Amino acid sequence: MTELHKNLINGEWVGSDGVENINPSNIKEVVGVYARATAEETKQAIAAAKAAFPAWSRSGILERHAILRKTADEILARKQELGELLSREEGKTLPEGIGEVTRAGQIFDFFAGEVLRLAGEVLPSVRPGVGVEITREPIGVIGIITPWNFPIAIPSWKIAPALAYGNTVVIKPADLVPASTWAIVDILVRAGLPKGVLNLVMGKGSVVGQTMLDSKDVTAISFTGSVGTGKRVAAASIEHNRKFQLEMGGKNPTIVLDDADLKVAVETVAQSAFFSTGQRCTAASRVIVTEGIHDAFVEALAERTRNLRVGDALDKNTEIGPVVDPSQLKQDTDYIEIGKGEGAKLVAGGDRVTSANEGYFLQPTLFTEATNSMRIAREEIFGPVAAVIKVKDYEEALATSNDTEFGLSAGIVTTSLKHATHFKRNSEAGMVMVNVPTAGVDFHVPFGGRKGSSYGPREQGRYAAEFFTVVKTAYTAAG
Ligand SMILES: NC(=O)C1=CN([C@@H]2O[C@H](COP(=O)(O)OP(=O)(O)OC[C@H]3O[C@@H](n4cnc5c(N)ncnc54)[C@H](OP(=O)(O)O)[C@@H]3O)[C@@H](O)[C@H]2O)C=CC1
Ligand SMILES: O=C(O)CCC(=O)C(=O)O
Repeated sequence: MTELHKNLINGEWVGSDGVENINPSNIKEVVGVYARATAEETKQAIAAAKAAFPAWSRSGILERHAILRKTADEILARKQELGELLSREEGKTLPEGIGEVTRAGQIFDFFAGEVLRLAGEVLPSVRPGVGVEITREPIGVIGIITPWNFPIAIPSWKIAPALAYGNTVVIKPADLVPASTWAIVDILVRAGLPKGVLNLVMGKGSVVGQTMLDSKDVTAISFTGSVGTGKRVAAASIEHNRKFQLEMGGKNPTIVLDDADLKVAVETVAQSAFFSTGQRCTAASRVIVTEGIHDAFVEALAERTRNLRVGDALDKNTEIGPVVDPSQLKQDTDYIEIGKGEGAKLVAGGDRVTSANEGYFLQPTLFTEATNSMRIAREEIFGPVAAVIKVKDYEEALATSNDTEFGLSAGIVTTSLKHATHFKRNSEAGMVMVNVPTAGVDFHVPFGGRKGSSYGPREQGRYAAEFFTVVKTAYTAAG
């Protein structure tokens, strides 16, 4: 009998039955069995977080620092084991899985440090004899709703600042990938977190997530996922006058200019488009190439794409793991058909890869002769599918890159300082990359987009304080 991994509500592990978490590389393998919370249990979790807030918000900074520090240490010490777990539940290759776990450990370490760096401001008032203090206070109960594509990094970069700044938390991980979040919650509890401060409610968005959206006791929601669900979070949050933060889709461009180093261009685009099976909101799915380098670049990229080794996430030869589940696989293959139907030319991939274990494998797929008005260039696919768009010069490349409703990440490959500088200034994306992939960001600097990609303050680094705290201005007369 496989052990049931339970929900954590008010310091107790609860739940009597659960669902199997299936390995997308090998659908015969059950990664574990995880409880699904009911709406009633979700309400209990919210009530527990509310009750725990007064004491936790006033807890000493050394207590918070020590818990986050201990959590970081255990995550980093167990990175191989947790990386394997992550790769088995989500399908990332093992180096990608271990890399993501390492990032989670570094995030907890960073926010353990931030607890000790909490600061305010003291200003003179315009009224003589009056002083003004500006402080940051915790907000209350933070509802955290996370997607399946970064099962440990995204929960970590929301939980760590929420707790560091003195908030209590109710987290609902994606139903497809509960194992990694369960593991970090278990570590945090054993690191000494008081009961009720962090509550884990695994289960379906339509039940658990919706109950969080409908609760007046959830003071703020931090969400990453699709545009559609993001809009529901926004509407419900406005209804409850609650603070919210959304990280949603992308249709990220990478520009390749005539003066680019061809090898750097091919590797940067291959990594941006196909690594992590293209399942990153920061993945580049539009490759905008100026005409002088176009043919040589397309030939080299098509060859690199065909040679990428697709396979079991734990196989050391694998470069591209499986798609996460059948529904995402259908979305990817539907878009490949749409691309063909729109008249783009398929130059690499396009087919499923069969395996004895019936994993959800798909060849990395490259289209050329695409235009920016095609659906494959406008809509987020979220799989290993990229389209090359040929343009005349840098000016057309910049205009094409900005011609999208999204604005998360954007890249350029060039040896021209002039064009790199101009692009950094004029790209309409929240994150701009020069000669580095659009995906794979640092843990200590702000993360987020513009236009339809994001809403609210940035995540990560010191900028996380903007969302997870509220500013108070206090006036005191000297007397
Ligand atoms: N920007 C990004 O990082 C991501 C973007 N996406 C995009 O979204 C597409 C669909 O992915 P999907 O995982 O279904 O994205 P969703 O937006 O549906 O899922 C994100 C999270 O929201 C939850 N959720 C779903 N419905 C509700 C609701 N009514 N109230 C509250 N929470 C809810 C989900 O729960 P549950 O797990 O039960 O569905 C999950 O935890 C992808 O193909 C991709 O295009 C997806 C993941 C990440
Ligand atoms: O590219 C990264 O490192 C982060 C991507 C991400 O957060 C996402 O895809 O949701």
